Amino acid sequence: MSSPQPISQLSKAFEKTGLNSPKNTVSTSPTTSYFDQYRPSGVKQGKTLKPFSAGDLKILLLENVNQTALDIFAQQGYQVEFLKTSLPEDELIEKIKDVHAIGIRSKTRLTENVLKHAKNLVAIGCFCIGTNQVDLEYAAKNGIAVFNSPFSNSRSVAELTIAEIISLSRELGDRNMELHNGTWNKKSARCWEVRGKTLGIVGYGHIGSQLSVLAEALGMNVLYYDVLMIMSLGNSKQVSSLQELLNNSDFVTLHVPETSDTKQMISTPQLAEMRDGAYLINNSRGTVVDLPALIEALKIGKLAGACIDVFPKEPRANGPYFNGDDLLPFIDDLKTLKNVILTPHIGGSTEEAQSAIGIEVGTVLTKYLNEGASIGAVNFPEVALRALDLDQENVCRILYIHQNVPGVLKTVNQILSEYNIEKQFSDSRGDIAYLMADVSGVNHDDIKNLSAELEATPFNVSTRLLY
Ligand SMILES: NC(=O)C1=CN([C@@H]2O[C@H](COP(=O)(O)OP(=O)(O)OC[C@H]3O[C@@H](n4cnc5c(N)ncnc54)[C@H](O)[C@@H]3O)[C@@H](O)[C@H]2O)C=CC1
Ligand SMILES: O=C(O)CCC(=O)C(=O)O
Repeated sequence: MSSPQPISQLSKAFEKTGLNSPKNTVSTSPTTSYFDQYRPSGVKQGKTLKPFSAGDLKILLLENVNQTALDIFAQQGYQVEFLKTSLPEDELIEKIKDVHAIGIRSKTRLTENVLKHAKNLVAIGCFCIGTNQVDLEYAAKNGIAVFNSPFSNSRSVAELTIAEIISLSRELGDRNMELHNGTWNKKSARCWEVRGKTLGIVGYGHIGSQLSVLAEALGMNVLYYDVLMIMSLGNSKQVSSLQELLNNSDFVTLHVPETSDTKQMISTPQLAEMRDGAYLINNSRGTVVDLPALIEALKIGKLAGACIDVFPKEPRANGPYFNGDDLLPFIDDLKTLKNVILTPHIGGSTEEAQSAIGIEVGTVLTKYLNEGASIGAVNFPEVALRALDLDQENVCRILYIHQNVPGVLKTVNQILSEYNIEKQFSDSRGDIAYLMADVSGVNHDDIKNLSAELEATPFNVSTRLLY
């Protein structure tokens, strides 16, 4: 046998393959080149728009948002405050008062109580998939657009889930822990191959469907349950009820959003429907599983193991947690159980995912702040006009967020009728509508008047003029 390669050479090999270099990594769609194509060049070279000159814009970034987003905001000249953790409510209220945009991940709760203090806030960027941490309706009603990254970390979650399926099946967590603690325990009883076993996926969206393909490549049979009829990939089969999925799966994995319907969707009755000796994986949201019921099912041996990445409450920052900590409820019980793998909400935590999310959400926030384009907003009408050219003089862009009631366009177009409307587009979503219009032939006084007149309309939620 040849002698082992020195570590220094191994790390060089890693650099070459690009494994530790975010720039060279293979990313999920949309790719880095996609972003390079669409990213701030258009924004940067466009006309500088006010009343926010870029340097006046304040952005608060919490929860260690990726450097790629910081780079985008720095390129724009925005004032950025960056914190690695989320904030307790009172500190958040203080900080949110004068920022124009905030970037968060899954832990920062932007409730009505917090948002009502955010007098200058026009946009929220969730640097993740889930948006359940934001009061989306309150935000929309107050003219605050919310953006997320709908699929940049899906692959990372799917890959982690595959690792967990095999780990549960081989009791990998326990064997690892035993050896770390000085015990050699070579055993094969109740350890299985995953080939030929059935994986039940609850929620066949971006993550669930990606996982389906990976699981089939391992030789697993895949069933899935979703509230929507979704085209099956490969040989997977959609079942018509959650019960059917639970009755027929060796592994059940959850990939649904947090909604009132998914709250505690796996509790005692559902656990009872699972096969004896089956496994449960929750990488979705902590509220989806009734943890005391799961603990009971594991204790009595109904289930042979579980992986939990998400908890009903989670600590704000990395570091030690206390036994019986409120922020990790039921952790003391979970820790004592066999074949239970606990992870600190890392489903989407890879270099590739975080870098792609930073670029994606950083770009859409910049587009919205600088140009008013709301494409990708999750709570808000999606409207865009092409950027104003640098050589266009005396042009003003109107961003008018208003109540979705009859008569608004008549009133607005009466106000605009003295000017040449170069282009105009509007759309509505629920109670809120958003109109973008570029008008030409306006001077400084016209702009002031337009702003005052639009703000004075009874339908006005928020008016921004960019010029
Ligand atoms: N652990 C982690 O770090 C991460 C967790 N997540 C969580 O995973 C969730 C799913 O992510 P994606 O697949 O991207 O979302 P998605 O929106 O693409 O798919 C969710 C699917 O669940 C289905 N669904 C909704 N309610 C349902 C119900 N009551 N019963 C059955 N199906 C239902 C939807 O129709 C949809 O097909 C996110 O909402 C987020 O909460 C996402 C990324 C990372
Ligand atoms: O990485 C994070 O902070 C949150 C990941 C997540 O749960 C999501 O994207 O919804």
